[in-house]
Amino acid sequence: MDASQRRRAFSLLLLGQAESGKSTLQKQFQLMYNPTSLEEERLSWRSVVYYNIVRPVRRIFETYETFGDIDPDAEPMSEDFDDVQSTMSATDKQMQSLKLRLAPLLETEERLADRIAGGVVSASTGKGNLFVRSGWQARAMFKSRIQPRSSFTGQRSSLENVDPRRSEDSGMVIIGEKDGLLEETADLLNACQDDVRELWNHAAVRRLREKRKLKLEEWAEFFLDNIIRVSTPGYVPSTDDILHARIQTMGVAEHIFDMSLHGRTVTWHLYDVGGARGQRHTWVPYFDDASAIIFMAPVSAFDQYLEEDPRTNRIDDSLQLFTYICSNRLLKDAHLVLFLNKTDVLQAKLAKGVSVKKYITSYGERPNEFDSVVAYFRAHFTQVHKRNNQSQRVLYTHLTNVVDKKATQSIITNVRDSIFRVYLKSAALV
Ligand SMILES: Nc1nc2c(ncn2[C@@H]2O[C@H](COP(=O)(O)OP(=O)(O)OP(=O)(O)O)[C@@H](O)[C@H]2O)c(=O)[nH]1
Ligand SMILES: [Mg+2]
Repeated sequence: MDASQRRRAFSLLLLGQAESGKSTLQKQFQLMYNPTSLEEERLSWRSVVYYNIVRPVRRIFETYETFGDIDPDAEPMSEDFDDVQSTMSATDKQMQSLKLRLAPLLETEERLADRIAGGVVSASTGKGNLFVRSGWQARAMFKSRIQPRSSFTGQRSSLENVDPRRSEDSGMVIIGEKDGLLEETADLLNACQDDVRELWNHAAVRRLREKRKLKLEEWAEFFLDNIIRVSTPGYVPSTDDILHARIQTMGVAEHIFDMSLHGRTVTWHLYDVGGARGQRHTWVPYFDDASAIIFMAPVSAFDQYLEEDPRTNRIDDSLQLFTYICSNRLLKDAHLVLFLNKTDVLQAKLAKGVSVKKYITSYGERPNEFDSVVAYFRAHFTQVHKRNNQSQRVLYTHLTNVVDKKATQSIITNVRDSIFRVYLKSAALV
């Protein structure tokens, strides 16, 4: 599609920092408005799920190697430093043995990363996040037998500017034959699922998590908690697994959906952008034509810092980014929706006793409870909007958990209706 065509279409931008939930929300749109395309991709998500397990397993070992067992009652080490074995505690030995047993699984990490990202792996990130462009699903599948897609998913990478109907990557699906790497990983996972479980449930690892020396992301916890199901032979990712699977978006991915309402069909172009700081320059060319924006701010992130700048608190970054979006003149006429996302993760953190005040000192003596915390963050975002609202536009705010299918689909319907109410009046949509 050229620029003039894009101008006539309805375009929705999903904006927000990295890990805020944009691609997950895009999957929810896909589930609602183009479920066939998600079905076609289902198997390819196995590689991401496996990567989302192998990588955190490595992180657990790395964290243990840095901090050791933080049990205050841990047995003292021997004074005999000549004998390495005797300086190790019983827990050290268990961890060493687990690492040995899990070594073949850990060795798949790089190959999985390579498979998913097609060689584009961010070298700068400690967590080893994968950056992927749109169309990775087809690359992630076995290459030998391909047949044309029966339906057009309308997905493309706008950075690469390829026509999706002609793109070798996104225009094909792969059927039949087994994928060597994925089969090997599945076998390894099946063979050592007890070891993964032993590691994940180990008292020393639990202590590292409780003392927050080991902070795993929500998706890592989700897949490690579901290790038995995911390691079962013949495993096919569930929709819930796909919604939890994490890969970082690179550039801008366009998804096209037809939506019908009141007998009218409107084509939506949804743009899912990469949210890391190094990706944000790719957003601007899409501002001009944006009809609506969903800005996603993860309210659970009060105790987290940007991976690309460890001094910046994620809530502060979200507020700065929201200020930039609200005050941007190119976006002044766009319908504005705010998702205060990851409310489920916020609930869980507060239930564990993580203190907001410790990370956001201005929170003061307010109660460390969900309603109060959400109201506080919401007020800050509302204030940013009010201060930067020369065009008197309305801000629609939702509290969301975008991995929750039912709740999110109802919010999407609500957002769609509010957008339609405004935009069906304008001739631009016809
Ligand atoms: N529990 C929970 N997990 C969420 C929620 N929203 C997103 N996630 C998870 O958070 C991770 C990151 O979400 P993404 O959708 O990939 O984030 P993104 O904004 O696209 O990130 P970039 O592509 O890096 O800009 C995924 O594993 C999601 O499953 C939520 O509301 N609750
Ligand atoms: Mg993304």
